[in-house]
Amino acid sequence: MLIEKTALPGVLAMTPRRFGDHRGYFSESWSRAAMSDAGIEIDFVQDNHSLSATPGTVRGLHFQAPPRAQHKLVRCGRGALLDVAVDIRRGSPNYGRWTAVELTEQNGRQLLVPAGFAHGFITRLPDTEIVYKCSDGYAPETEGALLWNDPDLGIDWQLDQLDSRTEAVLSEKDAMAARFEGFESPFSYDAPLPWETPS
Ligand SMILES: Cc1cn([C@H]2C[C@H](O)[C@@H](COP(=O)(O)OP(=O)(O)O[C@H]3O[C@H](C)C(=O)[C@H](O)[C@H]3O)O2)c(=O)[nH]c1=O
Repeated sequence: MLIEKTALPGVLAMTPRRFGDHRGYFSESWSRAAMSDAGIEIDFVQDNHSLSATPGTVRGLHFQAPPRAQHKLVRCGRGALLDVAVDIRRGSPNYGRWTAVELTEQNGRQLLVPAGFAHGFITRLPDTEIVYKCSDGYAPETEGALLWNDPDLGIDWQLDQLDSRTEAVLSEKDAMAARFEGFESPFSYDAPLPWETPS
C-alpha cells in the first residue's frame, strides 16, 4: 500500500498494490493490517456505493456532525472522478482549505477523508461508480452540506477537464446547500489527527 500526503494535512492518498496478469489484476482494496501498519486505526462499519450516470455529476460537499462524524476511505470502482475534501474544523490551521485528487478505476488511488472534513466529488466519465468505507453509519439528522462552488471556498473542480457543454448535475439538496460565509461548523480542532502531519 503506497500512502502519500496530500496538499491538505490529514487527508491521505492511498494506493493498494495491484497484481496484474493475463486475466487483468488483483488488489486488496482495503486491509485493516495495512492501515494499522501505517498507524491508522479506523473501525469502518459501513460501505457506500453510488453510480452517477452523467459526467459532471457533483455529489457534496457533505459531512455528518459529531457524534456521528465519519472518516471515509473513498475509491473509484468504475470511471473517473475528482474527489474533494475541505477542512471544516474550527481552529484548524487549515480551516476552509481544500484538496482535490483524481480517483479513477485505472489509477486505483483512494482518498482518506477524515471526520471534520467535508467531502464531495465531480464525475468525469459516464456511469462512474464511487465506493467508500465509513467509520459510522448513516445518521441523516446529523447531515450537513456546503455549496460545492462556493466562491469563499474557491475549489477548483477542474471543469476544463469536462466537455465544454457539460452542465453540473446536482441533487436539489446540493443545489441549495449552505454558503461557507457564516457557516457554523460543528467541528472543532482539539488536536491533530494521529496521522496528520504538516505537508
Ligand atoms: C449517504 C446515505 C444515503 N442514504 C440514502 C438517502 C437517500 O434516500 C439516498 C441518496 O442519498 P444522498 O442524496 O444523500 O446521496 P449522495 O448525494 O451520494 O450523498 C453522499 O455523497 C457524499 C459525497 C458523501 O460523502 C456522503 O457519503 C453522502 O452524503 O440514499 C442511505 O440510505 N445511507 C447513506 O449512508
